[in-house]
Amino acid sequence: MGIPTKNSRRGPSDTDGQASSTGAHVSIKGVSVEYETARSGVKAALKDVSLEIEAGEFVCVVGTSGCGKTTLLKAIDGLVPISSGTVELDGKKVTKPGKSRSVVFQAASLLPWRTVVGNVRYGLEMQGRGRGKAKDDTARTVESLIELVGLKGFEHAYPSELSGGMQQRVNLARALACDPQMLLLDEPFAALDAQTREIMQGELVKIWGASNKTALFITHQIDEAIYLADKVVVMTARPGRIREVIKIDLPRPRPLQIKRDPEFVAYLDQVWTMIEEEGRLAAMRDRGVAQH
Ligand SMILES: Nc1ncnc2c1ncn2[C@@H]1O[C@H](COP(=O)(O)OP(=O)(O)OP(=O)(O)O)[C@@H](O)[C@H]1O
Repeated sequence: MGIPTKNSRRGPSDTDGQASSTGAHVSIKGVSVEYETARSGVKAALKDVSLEIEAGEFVCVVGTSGCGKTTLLKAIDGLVPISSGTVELDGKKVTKPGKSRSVVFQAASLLPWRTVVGNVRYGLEMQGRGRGKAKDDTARTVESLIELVGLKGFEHAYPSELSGGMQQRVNLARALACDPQMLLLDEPFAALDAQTREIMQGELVKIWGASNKTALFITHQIDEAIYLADKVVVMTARPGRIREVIKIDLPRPRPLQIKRDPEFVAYLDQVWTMIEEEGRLAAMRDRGVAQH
């Protein structure tokens, strides 16, 4: 699928002109991951997963609990050893975590003794930036990211003074500060209340649209997946395989009210039906009734 340019599909960006890495093309071919524990021996978490993610694309991954969504994210980040297959970013094989990817987890994991600015700067400092000649550039980057995530005015607040949604905004800004080609987001809004979550979904799409990054977003919330994604990947129950990749043909920008449109509801039904079926198959398999 060709990725439309920022202006053709995502709407205007308030950060046009800001230099940033473009999104990476991700090629996942026949990836399997196994875990070994003393209690249960070797267990397959992912089996023969193949998926192409275009540069700048927003992909959401859904599936029953324990089907291997986080494992897939970790495989793309190079955080888990792959037993077979390959993950490539722009043709380069991933073997370990690297600067081209930033991960945002459910818990904001901010440093409590650092302000918003200090937390956003942290990733840059870890890369040895923010000192010497680069200091001014870093300060500008941090300032514009804080503005991008809607936290202007809170630069000197500490995490304990921020709401959960605001903390996740800082987390996002921190992930973006390293200017990765890809954002890996593992249920980043799961701990937020329903209303804040909806607001953050809208904000994330704007931030993504302005940043050119490729995004992989894991969620249990089907409406969230459809609202955010260019395509939704539905996984089978464990061991996770790709059951279906559904292209979400809804225009952007997407107002939150789009969730009430018949087309949106039809996507919801389609994905729900698959997940329910996977849940049933997994339950039957666990009872030894079916092989899956
Ligand atoms: N470090 C580990 N050691 C052993 N088994 C693991 C490990 N991490 C995950 N697993 C197992 O691998 C399978 C996939 O786990 P994973 O966390 O990827 O699933 P998930 O789809 O993200 O789950 P959830 O939706 O509940 O967050 C599960 O059966 C889990 O118990």
